[in-house]
Amino acid sequence: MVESNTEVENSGKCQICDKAAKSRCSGCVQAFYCSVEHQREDWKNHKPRCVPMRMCHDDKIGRHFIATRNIKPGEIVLKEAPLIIGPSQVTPPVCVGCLKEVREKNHGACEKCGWPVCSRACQESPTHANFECKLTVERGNKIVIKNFASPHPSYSCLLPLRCLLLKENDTERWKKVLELQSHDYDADDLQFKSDMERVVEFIPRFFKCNKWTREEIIKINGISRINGHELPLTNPSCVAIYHRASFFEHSCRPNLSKSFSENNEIIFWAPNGIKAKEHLTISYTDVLWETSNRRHHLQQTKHFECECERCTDVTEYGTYFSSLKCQKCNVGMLVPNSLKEWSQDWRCTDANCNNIVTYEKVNKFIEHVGKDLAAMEKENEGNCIKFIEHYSKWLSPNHFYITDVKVALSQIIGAGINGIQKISDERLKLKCKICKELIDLIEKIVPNEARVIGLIKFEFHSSLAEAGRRAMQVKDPNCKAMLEDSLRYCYDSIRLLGNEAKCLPEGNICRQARINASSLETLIGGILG
Ligand SMILES: C[S@@+](CC[C@H](N)C(=O)[O-])C[C@H]1O[C@@H](n2cnc3c(N)ncnc32)[C@H](O)[C@@H]1O
Repeated sequence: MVESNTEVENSGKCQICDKAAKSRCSGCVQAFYCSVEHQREDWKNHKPRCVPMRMCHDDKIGRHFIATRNIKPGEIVLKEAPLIIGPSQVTPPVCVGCLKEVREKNHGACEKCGWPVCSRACQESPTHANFECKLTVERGNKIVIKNFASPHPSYSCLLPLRCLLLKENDTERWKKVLELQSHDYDADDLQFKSDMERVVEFIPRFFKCNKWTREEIIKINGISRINGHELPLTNPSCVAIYHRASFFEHSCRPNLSKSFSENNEIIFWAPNGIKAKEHLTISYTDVLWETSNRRHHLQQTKHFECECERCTDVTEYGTYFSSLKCQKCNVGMLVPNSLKEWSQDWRCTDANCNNIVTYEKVNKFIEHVGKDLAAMEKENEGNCIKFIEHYSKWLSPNHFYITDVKVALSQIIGAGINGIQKISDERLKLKCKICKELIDLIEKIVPNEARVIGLIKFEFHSSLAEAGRRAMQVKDPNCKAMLEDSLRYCYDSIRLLGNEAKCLPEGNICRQARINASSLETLIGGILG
């Protein structure tokens, strides 16, 4: 249902008997009932649809969700199974059953159609057997895939093809796919040319069929590009399309966090709670990229110009995440006048400095740093420290390249089994300092980026715990406070990573955090005793 106003109505029709009703479900505030009995009677039917949000429409962003009531911190707003799942458009060959990597040496091919599979169960999995397998058999020749080392062009068509095949396989799901937004192609666009060749022209030619019109294939290809979510549960990652999850709008400072369950469900939840009537937002891009990178990525992949609150604040909440230091006064930061003037001259923020630098110069420097970083081995602690020391002369202290390297450092200092116990006091202090700075910064820019904040809080907790243990050994009276601090960060990382699938590194860290929390509780209890 699409509605054009954002106000919650005061009355409606009872879900059971259609009579005028004023009471409604307190969860979603959308389903009306004339009596408690009718609400009880409807609960089984209503439960899967009950969400604390309603869909609204806006000329600029299209359909989007608004909170119908206050959402509590940690509350799950939506958990949904995919409509369809398939390989990424650019991927080396993967098993078409489980979508996991296959290697040249150990791969098998489906006996019926030739697509790579890793087991009989995968060959018989319904998402393969009822989809591309059937169509390849109808074509009359098996597919032959020999190159397993690099992206394979035939895979580009699989996700749109699986969507198209829903038309005959599952009309309910097909209708839901058709409700999703596609996009208009620009004929000069490189993406358009590649999609034409690899999907729109490839499907009827390769499968020797005319089940779908050209417009239909273009539309479905657009739908899979605009609405596909990268699923990190396989290596390489695959893509899933969901129904209701497709209507969340984007913000570079979203109020929802995204997680995935083991069985590919998408979970949107509110780490910090949300007030009634607020727009519910997610991020379609990497929120730890700088403004021009994020906006370019959104333009290229989702075809819109982001003008969210974060993009319009050129200081990014006073963090200067995309800024350079002014080399003239060494006090202020260089920023553009406004988002609209991003590609014009950048000025110093210090009122006493009149320094102006052309965007061309700014951009050239940023590109140079980016190339340097891309060529650097980020797993090497020394390299990271040298990078920060060197580029801190020009980049703002919170610049996203500095932040990127600090995130790497927060993970590598003291990594490995018992690694944290072997590092010097000095390196332990450095790890604590980096973690604390990162937490403060990321919570300011993207307070709902639960995955990254949760991982850094885990690292901080383990450093504080080690510092506490060292303090205990020398009978430092501060040791208890350090361990209690560590436990608080440990609880926080459990809260932030608690929705992550157990098979993901984040899920594993959450499991470890639970074990650590229990050991810390015992240790602190021992000190108290
Ligand atoms: C996954 S869809 C979201 C649902 C879509 N609004 C609809 O009506 O189906 C993504 C598309 O929504 C629009 N959109 C989402 N967030 C936006 C934003 N912050 N600003 C402008 N357009 C946005 C863009 O057209 C984008 O390509």
